[in-house]
Amino acid sequence: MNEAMQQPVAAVKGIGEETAAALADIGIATVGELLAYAPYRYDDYEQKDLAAVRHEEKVTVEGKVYSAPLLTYYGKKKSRLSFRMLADRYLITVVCFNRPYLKEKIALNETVTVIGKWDRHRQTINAYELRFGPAPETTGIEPVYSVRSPLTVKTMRRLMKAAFEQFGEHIPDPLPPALRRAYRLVDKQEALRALHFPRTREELHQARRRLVYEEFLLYQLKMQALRRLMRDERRGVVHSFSEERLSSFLSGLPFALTNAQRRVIGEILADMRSPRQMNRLLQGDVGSGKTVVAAVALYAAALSGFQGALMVPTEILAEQHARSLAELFADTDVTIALLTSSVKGKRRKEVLAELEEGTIDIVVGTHALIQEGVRFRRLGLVITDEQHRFGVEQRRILREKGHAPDVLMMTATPIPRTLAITAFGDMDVSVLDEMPAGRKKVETYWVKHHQFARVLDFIEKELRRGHQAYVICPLIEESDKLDVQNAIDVHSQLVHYYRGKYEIGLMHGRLSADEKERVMRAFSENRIHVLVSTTVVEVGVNVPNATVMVIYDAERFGLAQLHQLRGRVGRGDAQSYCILIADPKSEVGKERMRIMTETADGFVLAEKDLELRGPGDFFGTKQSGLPEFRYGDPVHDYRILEVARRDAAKLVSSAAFWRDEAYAGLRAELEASGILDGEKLD
Ligand SMILES: Nc1ncnc2c1ncn2[C@@H]1O[C@H](COP(=O)(O)OP(=O)(O)OP(=O)(O)O)[C@@H](O)[C@H]1O
Repeated sequence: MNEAMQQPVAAVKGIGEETAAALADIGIATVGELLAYAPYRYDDYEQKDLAAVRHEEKVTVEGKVYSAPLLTYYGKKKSRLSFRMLADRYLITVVCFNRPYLKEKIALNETVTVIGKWDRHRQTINAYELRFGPAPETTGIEPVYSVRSPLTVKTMRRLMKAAFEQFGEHIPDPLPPALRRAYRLVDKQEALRALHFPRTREELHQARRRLVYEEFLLYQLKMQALRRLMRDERRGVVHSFSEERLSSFLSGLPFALTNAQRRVIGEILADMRSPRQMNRLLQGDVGSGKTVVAAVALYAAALSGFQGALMVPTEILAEQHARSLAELFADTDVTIALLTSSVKGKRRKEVLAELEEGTIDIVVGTHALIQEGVRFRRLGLVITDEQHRFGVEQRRILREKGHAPDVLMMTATPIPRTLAITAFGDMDVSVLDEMPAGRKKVETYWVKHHQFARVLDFIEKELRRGHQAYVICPLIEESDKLDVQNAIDVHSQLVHYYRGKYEIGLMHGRLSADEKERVMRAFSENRIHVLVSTTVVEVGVNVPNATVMVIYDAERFGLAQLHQLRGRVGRGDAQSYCILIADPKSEVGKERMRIMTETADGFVLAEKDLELRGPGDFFGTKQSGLPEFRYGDPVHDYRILEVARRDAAKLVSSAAFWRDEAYAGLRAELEASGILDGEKLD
């Protein structure tokens, strides 16, 4: 990064205080960050033959006005303007709603360009946009950025233009020319130009190829550098514990372990006994019983005289895990503490002091665990749950709080093994591929929105049996505020419906940590019968008495996410149900709902999810469970990831990389990431 790129966005002409603040809101503070901000899709204004356009597809059509426009009003302010247009050899109708002023401008025989939705049956375009004159020839492709108000996509396009004009020449290229040549990659300046102002699809493709490679290479360089540092640390922790006490703990569990749990526990304990540092990924489908596996490992660490840390992505989960560990360890002398950002004041001081003294054996927490001031006496084992929410850097910090502690990462996201190894570095993988006995398949139904009343009756039947239900609220893209409002609305609807009979709880991200904890506790103790929630309950929540999961607007979720949500029920012996409420318009949307009703296996769903992704979401594809990238998708761009990994390994172990000027750009990026922390690898 050079100085130009590090200037605050306000350095761009036309960006005032307000715009700068709005940009900061979406994580853009510097010129470099602005220029790196990728569109999540592109609108293609390329013209197509109407015969080839599908029903309801967006089109751009240029043609001549063939009939005088007809304007009709209905209601107070609503109007409909229509005219006939001759486009190539087709005579079609154009309709514009609520733009009466256009009437004066539309003249017979004039050339106009219409952008809108094609109604194939009526041979009509419902126009979003009407441009006078022929379609622009320069480019048919316009970037669409994800923005939050007061920013608009239009403003973003303007800002990009201004930023590029002013700073385009100063965009540094961290890739050495030799590498660029080897893969025929465009330079960085050209890549960003084409990212924001593409003239053709091919340009866009080349830009993307280049940006994805750079991104993956940097990621892999970080991983490989980190690995070398780890290898240099002489030895990992050797855990030695009493097998007898461990077995008596296992036999005291409230259930018999599955064979898969036994096998995986064996693998983990073997790693822990050995002087080699454990670096293991534990994959298990939702509800496969990962928590107890973590508990056994933590217990083994405690028996060996070490401390263990369990790090999870949300406070709700931290509290839940702390609670269930406390239950599991009730008959032992293991001490457990909770450390999240809502543990404050005196209590916090106590926990910190006890961690440092070593009187706490196991600590469960969120990001708060990796803050400064948290010190351990003998940290021997670190377990992270849903590790994708933690970056490489955060893992490094936690690791360094001990002396090369063993590391176990748990995830419920099914990731093909080879991909996991590549994406997370060379770690060992364990898989829990068996569900606890007695589990019944969650019956999944797909209903339409207008059937909601029946859904409410269905829920009531389950409530009468003493069971509980979740209702996940409509999801509004990019707007946390509206999500919360939706949850509040659905909540009051349900309160009204079940008045006097059942307790309805409400959970969303804007509640304070205390409130969340209170609601969650009430739900898990069955004092709340129906929990209305935004997707904050997505991961890990465990209330076995809940048997119904209702998901509003299910078509807006990815299959993997739906599977996660569905995994909140079916965690006990009772038959459970998942009800997807969705009116998907597209065939793919309908297919996705059907697949959910038919498939219970997370791995199968993950594969289907991939298959069903059209080329439409070009940049937007984010495969949950893998590290999040700005440009690349580790699944789609797997081959680039492989190449980048090989190149990174070669670079890190070559003297030239650490010395030559050609690599200064890459080294600077590596240093900026804080991975090396002043340490030199040579
Ligand atoms: N071998 C077993 N037999 C019966 N019940 C089990 C067994 N192992 C775990 N359970 C129970 O199954 C439920 C789910 O386990 P757990 O919460 O560990 O799942 P998980 O793998 O973490 O799932 P998720 O990813 O959905 O959080 C818990 O209520 C747990 O007590």
